[in-house]
Amino acid sequence: MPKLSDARNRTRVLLARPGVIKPASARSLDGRRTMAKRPGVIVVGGGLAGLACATALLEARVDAHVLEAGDAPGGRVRTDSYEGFLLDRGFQVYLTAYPEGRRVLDLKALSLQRFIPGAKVWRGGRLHTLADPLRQPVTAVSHLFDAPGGLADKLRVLELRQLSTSGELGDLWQRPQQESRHLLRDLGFSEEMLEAFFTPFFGGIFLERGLTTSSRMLEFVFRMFAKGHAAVPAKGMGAIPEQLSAKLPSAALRMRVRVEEVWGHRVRLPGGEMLHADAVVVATDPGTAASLLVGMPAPRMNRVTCLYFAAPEPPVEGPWLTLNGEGRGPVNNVAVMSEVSAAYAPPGQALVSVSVVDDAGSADSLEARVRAQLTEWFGPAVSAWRHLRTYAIPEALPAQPPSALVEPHRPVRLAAGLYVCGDHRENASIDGALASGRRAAEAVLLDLGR
Ligand SMILES: Cc1cc2nc3c(=O)[nH]c(=O)nc-3n(C[C@H](O)[C@H](O)[C@H](O)COP(=O)(O)OP(=O)(O)OC[C@H]3O[C@@H](n4cnc5c(N)ncnc54)[C@H](O)[C@@H]3O)c2cc1C
Repeated sequence: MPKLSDARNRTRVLLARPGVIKPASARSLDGRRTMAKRPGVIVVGGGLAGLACATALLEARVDAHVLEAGDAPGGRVRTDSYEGFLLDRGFQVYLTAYPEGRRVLDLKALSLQRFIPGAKVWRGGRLHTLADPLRQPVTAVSHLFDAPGGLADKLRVLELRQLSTSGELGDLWQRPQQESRHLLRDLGFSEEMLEAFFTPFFGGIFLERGLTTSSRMLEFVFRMFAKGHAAVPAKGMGAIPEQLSAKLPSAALRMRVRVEEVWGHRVRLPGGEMLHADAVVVATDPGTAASLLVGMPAPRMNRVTCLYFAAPEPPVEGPWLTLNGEGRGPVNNVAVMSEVSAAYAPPGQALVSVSVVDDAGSADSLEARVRAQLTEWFGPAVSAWRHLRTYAIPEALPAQPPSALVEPHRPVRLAAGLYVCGDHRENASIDGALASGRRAAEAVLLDLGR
């Protein structure tokens, strides 16, 4: 079997005229004739990027076939049904202002259930309410001097909102960038506001609590919160990939197929089966993309652990995000998912989702440490909570320090006939994954002369 680097060299030789796809031969890598099918375009990976790519190709009447290693599409966005509860594989939210989501998803059909704008913050032995002053003026004013950060910090939030919502979205990705913590300090936010709000809030989104993620990402996310809502589909985040995959004919989606090698227009499956295509789009997670494609960097990945508990009563009433504003203990944020959408829990029970980011403690004792911390917040009722499942996700999100976003929309066309998409090509979000898939489809269509 030739090495992949040899394969890439051969691929370049095959590409006689840049920009024009030469038909792949119907021979296998070892030169023998195979029963290879020619499915048009092969998309490796059925996460949001791969599904967005395949649906865009099909809309342009180009045959696309998705090969997915898992037992269902969705990749990092999936929901498990467990004892009548809906467990997203890690706490995630959809931001209704996502521009690509608005283009490709039927948001109405997802029946999005919103969180309240703002947050509850645990600090100094009690829960404070931090309301969005523009969306919830009454709550915001009534809690003005109660919430962490003084009046000056509240005014700076308005300044940050003004900064992140001004101008075109495309311009935002070209702005000077620095680590988010430096932008927040330059804007004059107090250390109290950083510790009590920004660290747990953006820590739960970027999945790192140092706020070292690019300020472009912070401005993008803040803009999305300012222009829309955080929400989940009524029946769980998995409804998003389900909606996209339902657009594909069933024969276009093959599950439990792990592609082992990509060789120009061909892919090798376990057992040596070869598939030939006019084009191949690698839409895997970033680490797998780096192993399949020569020269593709493997970004550092941020991790998160999500614990689910069944509670007889919701510890917080209403669709609030609750943040750890004290900077100690394993818990970063808590959400009572059944308060956001009733379908997340069976009648009479509440589903509590707890996210742990950057935890230095032992994984074995995590549940006990989480319970101890939440007992401080919510009292002895926590002892009656039943642990349902823990999802430890070591490769949840590509890290996005400023260096990663120097080029905000990274190339998706590697050569004529070979493309790549995924959140690592755009920004680490549902919207970034969807946009990268659409861009890859556009590049394929251009090369195919469509
Ligand atoms: C816990 C968590 C919380 C998050 N929170 C948010 C949030 O609140 N808001 C937000 O916008 N984003 C969030 N994200 C990020 C968002 O989910 C991802 O950016 C996005 O889903 C990535 O999609 P993708 O298609 O690029 O990659 P993936 O979802 O990783 O899809 C890649 C697919 O390729 C398949 N695959 C891998 N190798 C092979 C192979 N060899 N052959 C065939 N198939 C293969 C995988 O099985 C997978 O299905 C979160 C992510 C996680 C994990």
